[in-house]
Amino acid sequence: MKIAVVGTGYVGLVTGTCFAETGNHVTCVDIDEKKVNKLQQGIITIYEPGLEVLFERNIRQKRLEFTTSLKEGIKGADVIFLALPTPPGEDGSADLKYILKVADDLGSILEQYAVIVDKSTVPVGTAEKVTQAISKNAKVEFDVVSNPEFLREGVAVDDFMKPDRVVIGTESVKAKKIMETLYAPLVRQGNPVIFMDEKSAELTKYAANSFLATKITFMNEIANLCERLGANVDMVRKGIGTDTRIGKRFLFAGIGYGGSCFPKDVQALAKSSKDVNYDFKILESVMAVNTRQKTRLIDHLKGYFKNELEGKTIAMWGLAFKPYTDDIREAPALYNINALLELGAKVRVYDPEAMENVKEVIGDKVTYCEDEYETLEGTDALMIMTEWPVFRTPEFKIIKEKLSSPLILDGRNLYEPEQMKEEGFTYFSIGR
Ligand SMILES: NC(=O)c1ccc[n+]([C@@H]2O[C@H](COP(=O)([O-])OP(=O)(O)OC[C@H]3O[C@@H](n4cnc5c(N)ncnc54)[C@H](O)[C@@H]3O)[C@@H](O)[C@H]2O)c1
Ligand SMILES: O=c1ccn([C@@H]2O[C@H](COP(=O)(O)OP(=O)(O)O[C@H]3O[C@H](CO)[C@@H](O)[C@H](O)[C@H]3O)[C@@H](O)[C@H]2O)c(=O)[nH]1
Repeated sequence: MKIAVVGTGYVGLVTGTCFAETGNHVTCVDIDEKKVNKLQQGIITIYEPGLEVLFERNIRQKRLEFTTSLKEGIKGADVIFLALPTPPGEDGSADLKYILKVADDLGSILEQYAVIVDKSTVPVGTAEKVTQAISKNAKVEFDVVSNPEFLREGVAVDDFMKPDRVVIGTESVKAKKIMETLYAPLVRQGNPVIFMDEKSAELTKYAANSFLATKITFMNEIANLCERLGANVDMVRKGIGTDTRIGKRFLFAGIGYGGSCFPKDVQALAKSSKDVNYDFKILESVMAVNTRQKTRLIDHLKGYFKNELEGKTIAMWGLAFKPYTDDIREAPALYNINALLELGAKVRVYDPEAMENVKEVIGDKVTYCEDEYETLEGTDALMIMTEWPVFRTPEFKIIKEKLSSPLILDGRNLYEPEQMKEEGFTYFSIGR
């Protein structure tokens, strides 16, 4: 099949590369010339484990191409994916300007029937809006399908190639057949494709993300309660996670959820609810709790230093919103850096993949270090923000030698409190 993917970011590049891997001819389109230039030279633009090998193979085998021209990119395409940004607008709703702009443009350049697929996370009713925008100038038939993406960064290739499920919203028999054929190589591995109407598909994506964000937030509340009651959230997690109705995953307490999806999608669903006069109370609480949770460790830090953080230097391990990605969108680390700088502290940071992205956002406000141990030079405390495996079994002796006070604040519960006590640290984690 011939496929076009419009928007070549995290989702677009993974979608394009994976569909090339299953034998399709894919052209990825992006307006970012620098990005497209790099991709055309075979330089991958995101860090995503396992993607590069597929990316290189499919370019070599001429199934994967890149262009800045929408017209050229969609020429002859059977399916056109829209993997464009849907960032929060000022009122929290998903901003559809990128999607609707491309939809407008598509109308006048479509030369043959194509299935236009909303891959982006978009509010209920968007398929209808996209259809209207294309219809204004379209001279050929087309169908608009909602096919939300559920991949997680860091394991995106696996999630894409072996999805728990594929959700496709369409009432067109023709589009359904084409989508079935396209996803067949993934379905053959035993994964269900669930067909439904467009609106239900659009809402499914927001429901999934909001439910998972709620699950994490619930555990963060339990963790906060554990601290007050003297219980251990790790034990509570094991105790409830073994109930198959609850499930073991997404029960890890920490410093709040971040990333490019949960924060914006919970906010957007809350806004959609308001728009139809529905007061979605849980979502409002989830957002409030998560905001508080992100900087919870700062309270312990302030307590330890009796509110005197002016002139203190803090080492920070991890910047990405989660391990195995260089993505720092809504990363709790950034909120903690800002809080520390506001309190007059200095910050020395290390992350295996995300430092370049942080430099672009906050420049030289913090000191960037070569590795985790270099961050500790001349510091008063260590804060852990991301659970990169490299931070899991460090040389505690070195940490203790380098810190002026043996203080570790662990936002990801990497170490055992008992062991930390034996090693002579004052150790704050979440819910233990
Ligand atoms: N990142 C994820 O893990 C993930 C997972 C599932 C769903 N989503 C959803 O997928 C959508 C895309 O997310 P992302 O993380 O890939 O975004 P991204 O910002 O990484 O990529 C979007 C790309 O679109 C390009 N673009 C903008 N306007 C364009 C235009 N007119 N023509 C061509 N290209 C254009 C940008 O230059 C950028 O490269 C969002 O709706 C997001 O919520 C993201
Ligand atoms: O038990 C857990 C699990 C996750 N998190 C945090 O939750 C956030 C999101 O993590 P994760 O879901 O793994 O990453 P994303 O790549 O943001 O993926 C989510 O958002 C994507 C974009 O919509 C969806 O496609 C995915 O299905 C959905 O999991 C991160 O800050 C994690 O640290 C926790 O605090 N505790």
